[in-house]
Formats: sequence, structure tokens, C-alpha cells
Amino acid sequence: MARKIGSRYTAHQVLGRGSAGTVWLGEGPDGPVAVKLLREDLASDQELVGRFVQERTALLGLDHPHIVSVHDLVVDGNDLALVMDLVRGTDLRTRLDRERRMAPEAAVAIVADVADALAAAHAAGVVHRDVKPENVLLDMQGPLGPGGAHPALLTDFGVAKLIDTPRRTRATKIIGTPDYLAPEIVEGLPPRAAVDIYALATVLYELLAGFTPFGGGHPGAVLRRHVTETVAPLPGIPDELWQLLVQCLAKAPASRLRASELAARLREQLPSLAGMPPLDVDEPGSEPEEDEGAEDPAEGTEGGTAAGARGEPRVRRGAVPLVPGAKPDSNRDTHTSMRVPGPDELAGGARGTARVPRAAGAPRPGSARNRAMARRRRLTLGAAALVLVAAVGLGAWAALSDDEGDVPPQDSNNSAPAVP
Ligand SMILES: Nc1ncnc2c1ncn2[C@@H]1O[C@H](COP(=O)(O)OP(=O)(O)OP(=O)(O)O)[C@@H](O)[C@H]1O
Repeated sequence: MARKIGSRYTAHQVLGRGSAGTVWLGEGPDGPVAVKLLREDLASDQELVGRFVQERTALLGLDHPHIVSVHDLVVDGNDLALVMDLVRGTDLRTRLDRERRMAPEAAVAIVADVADALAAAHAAGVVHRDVKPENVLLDMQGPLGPGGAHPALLTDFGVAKLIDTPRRTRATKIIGTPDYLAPEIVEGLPPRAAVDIYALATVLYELLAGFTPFGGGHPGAVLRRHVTETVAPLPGIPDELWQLLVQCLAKAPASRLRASELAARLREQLPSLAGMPPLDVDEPGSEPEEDEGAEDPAEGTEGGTAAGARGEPRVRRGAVPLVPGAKPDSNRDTHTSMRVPGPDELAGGARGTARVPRAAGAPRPGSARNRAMARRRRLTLGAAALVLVAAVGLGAWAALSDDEGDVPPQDSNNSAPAVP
């Protein structure tokens, strides 16, 4: 059913819902538009309305081919709405959900577009603060680029900042999507342009791998990993692309590339990625072959990925509040309101919780399948030893026993991560 938004716009049909509100397909004096109607509780927040008006210039000022422009801000009774370019297509999350992993050329082309958008925003003094696949729209009516990628446009500029009022996020709280939060935010530092680079590098990793580098499990664990763990290599990724990812996922913001450099370096790599298929990486926690998971019910309790392997509903990105009793900011799992962990909490308990990517078909370290394989290796070793005993007698067996003392333990928990 159509509804009027202010005096100039009519909203016809819901395009989608997010944590801040509902996006409608609308009509304005100059043609079709997208109208983001903010949630009622946000719209009735006087402080937020004031900020909305204050931020007007920054929000309306961004004009770039890879940014979804905001044309108008409407404050009308209980309605608070942003009127934006209508992008006819889909968002990157939907595409990723469909494809699971993208070919490197298309992934890099999309991320280069977003890096261009960030370069323009950062030059105008605007930090996005919520870069994630949900906020990248793919324009299906635009020309096809490298790898068959449609032009990518970054949306929701300034929305995170709007909603993040001082009252809403006291110094001890973080609002955001845990998987994409830069370590300096977790440590309580003010978000600068480099947080967007970290988030975008996380998106690139996710497009290539099918999962984020530090995601999985309780949001508190995700935050700790951002601060304490290094990113695990992706099997098969071209070295130059990997170096770029590592640099942009650096813990120190100053070590990361600037958006314009990132865009240029990504585009340089496009020719060498042409025709390359998606990486053959198994999602950590999934077991590609026989299911021996029943033998150890306690296994894989870190995060939802092991649950996914057992056919239970998977929780991809957690929205569990870190503070007991606190409510997440939305019904969706993309945002979380969290207490900032203290330094002692950040330092402890995170070791070994990162999900380590494996080449497709390789067993998960510590998994039932891996332990079973280790057991099989031991049995094979034992059988070989018996044959040897029969053949060369007790003296040779004694020698073999001595040698076995030098064989590294076959405990699969010590398996090294796959290296590209
Ligand atoms: N300018 C637009 N043109 C066309 N569709 C849009 C536009 N903006 C958003 N949408 C659609 O509306 C959906 C909801 O968008 P919205 O920005 O409210 O939420 P989100 O970014 O997915 O999540 P969150 O707000 O929780 O971060 C998007 O997934 C997209 O499909």
C-alpha cells in the first residue's frame, strides 16, 4: 500500500529491511527513488533528529559513481527518511549467499569500486563505519565489468554515525557488525578512515573464502580475535593479492593502505586474475567427506560453524549481546550492541579460536575426521611394523622402535594450517 513521505515522496513497496529501518521503492518529483524510513524509536529520538539535520550537508554532499547518493532528508511528524538513488539490482550479501564464494577477478573488481567510493568519502572527511556486504549494492543495469561484475555502489553513508549518538553508545559500548570491526574500535579508539579499509579487506577475504577471517561464535570471541589473532592464509590465493589483504588487515591502522591506493593496487591485479575460478577452500568447521562427528559431541562448540556441519541451523554472524540481558539493536543478525571487553579479557582466552581455512577436502585440525585419519595412520604404521617384525626378526623391530621415538606425534591437533 502506498504511503506519503513528506509532501514530495510516495513510498510504494518495501524493498528490504535493515536494522535502522525499512527501505521502500518510492516516487519523487524527479522519478523513482529509494526511501529509507528510519525505525519509529529512532525517529522519535529528538537527539537523533537533531543530528540527522546536522549531518545533512555531509550526507547530501557525497556525489560519486560508486556511492548511493542521498538526495533528500525528510523529517515529517513521526517519519524520518533518507531519499536515495534507486539501485536496480541486489546487495552483495544476497549474491554471496547465492554463490558462496566469488571468482577472484569479480571479487576484486567489486572491492575496487567500493575502495573508489571510500576514497571519495574520505577525501570529503566522511568515514563510513559500517562497510559490509549488506551495504554494497550491485547495479544490474550498469555495464558488466571485469569478471562479469556489475558496478558496485556503497550505501548507508553516515547512517552508522547518525545512529551512534553519544547517549546510545557510551564509551563502554560498541555498535556495529562484529565481523568487520577494526581492532582499534574494539580497543576504544575513535573510528578514522582506516577502519573502513579494514572492513573492506574483511569483505574481500569473505568474497574469496566464503567466510570472514575472524568471525564465528560469540561476538566477544570475534572482537578478541580482531585484536589478538593474525589472519590465516587462504590456500591458492595469488601471493600479491594475499599481501594486499594482509596489509589492509593490519592491526595498526597506520600500516593499512589508503582507499585510493587500495583501489589502484586492486585494479593492477585484475588482468592476472582473469579466468581464475573461485578458490577451493573449505569453510572451517565443515567436514567435506564422511561424517564422523558423532564420536565427540563436545567438539566444535566454538561458534555456529560446527553446528552447520551437523545440519543444524547455522548462525553465521553473531548478534548475541556480550552483556547478559542486553538486547541486540535489531531483529537481524547484522548488528550487535556490545560491552567493550577489558584489556585482560582481550588478552586472554582468544588463542586458537580463529577459524583456519583449509584446502578443499583437507580435514579440520582437531576434528573427528582428522583424528580418525591420524588413528588410521597409526594403525597403518603399526601394521607395517608387524610385517617388518615377521620379515627381519626381533632385532630389526627393536631398531624400528628406536626410530619411532623420532617420529613427530601424529596428534592432529598439532596440524599446521594449510599454506597457499
Ligand atoms: N538505494 C537502494 N536501492 C535499492 N534497494 C536498496 C537501496 N538501499 C537498500 N536497498 C535494499 O534494502 C535492503 C535493506 O537495506 P538497509 O540499508 O536498510 O539494511 P542493511 O544494510 O541490509 O542492513 P543494516 O541496516 O542492518 O546494516 C537492502 O538489502 C537492499 O536490498
